Amino acid sequence: MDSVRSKDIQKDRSMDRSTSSGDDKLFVEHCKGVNGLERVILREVRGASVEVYLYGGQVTSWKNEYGEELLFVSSKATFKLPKAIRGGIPICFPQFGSHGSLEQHGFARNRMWSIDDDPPPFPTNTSNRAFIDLILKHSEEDVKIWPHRYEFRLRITLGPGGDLMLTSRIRNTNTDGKSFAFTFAYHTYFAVSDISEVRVEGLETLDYLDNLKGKERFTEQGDAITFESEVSVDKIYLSTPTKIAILDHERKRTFVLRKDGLPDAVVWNPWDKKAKAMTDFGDEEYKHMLCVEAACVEKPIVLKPGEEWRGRQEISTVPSSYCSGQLDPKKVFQSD
Ligand SMILES: O=P(O)(O)OC[C@H]1O[C@H](O)[C@H](O)[C@@H](O)[C@@H]1O
Repeated sequence: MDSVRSKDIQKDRSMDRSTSSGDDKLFVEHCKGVNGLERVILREVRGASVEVYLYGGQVTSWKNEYGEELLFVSSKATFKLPKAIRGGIPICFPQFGSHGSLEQHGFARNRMWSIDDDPPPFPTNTSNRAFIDLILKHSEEDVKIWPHRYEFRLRITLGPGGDLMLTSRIRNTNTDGKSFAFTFAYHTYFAVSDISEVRVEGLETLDYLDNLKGKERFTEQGDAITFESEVSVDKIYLSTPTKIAILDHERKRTFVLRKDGLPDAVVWNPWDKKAKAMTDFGDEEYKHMLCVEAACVEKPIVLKPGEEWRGRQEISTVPSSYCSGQLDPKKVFQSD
């Protein structure tokens, strides 16, 4: 190991130790949520907050310093096993969607995760105090449906500026010498004022698989993606840039999604018919949400025993009063 990396790790160790001090209770609170489910609340000094349920290892709330909710959670979400919580950021693992033989979106989103008290260190920004480490491991029950052993570590961090970072580290711990393959997504439900006022920038001209047309491959035409065609949208954009912007004109807010290790991006809005068919989703709620999901779907990730994969998503907001042409996600960051 080189000396820079070893210094990073030492720094991480001291930071990880500091999280158990009394002072850090201000940043990380353990409490009960809906239906008595275990919940962790991350808070930052300026007032931003994040809520995480151990059920699903799922973020269910992300609020800015003014207390405004930035993620959508359905008013009909059940918060009850075995159904995944409808909204926030469900984790799709070890399968995205129906791309495989497992249940839709795999099982990580409806398993009970644990707090990882002693995570292996990895380089992080030492000014981040509000974070939690979760872990999901294979259970004997799950081995029957997916015959592999793994450790899935998830660090959820609320940065001092209110940005939300999720880092997944998945390790193959098989002892039978077998590799495994998986697909993955951070299935983020963004809260928007009105879906017809929203544009997504960064995916134009890319190829996508259309889930509504038998996963056939098409190329996106025209400018930024908008949602006015009164039909559901369910597309997997391939080999996407690392930054995607979601502009909410009415609310004058732009979400910026940055990702690493996740080449694809899924865009989903059920629109009215599918909304009505979902029991845990209000009939009109499709107007106020948009899923843009950092994902790895087209080419599954393959891990040999002992190998680890990392996939990271960072979301932040900036006020938007931009007009077309200024919407390059890179520019949004520079002005931050
Ligand atoms: O209803 P769920 O299993 O949570 O899936 C909700 C949606 O997730 C993704 O965005 C998929 O691309 C869609 O095909 C699916 O309908």
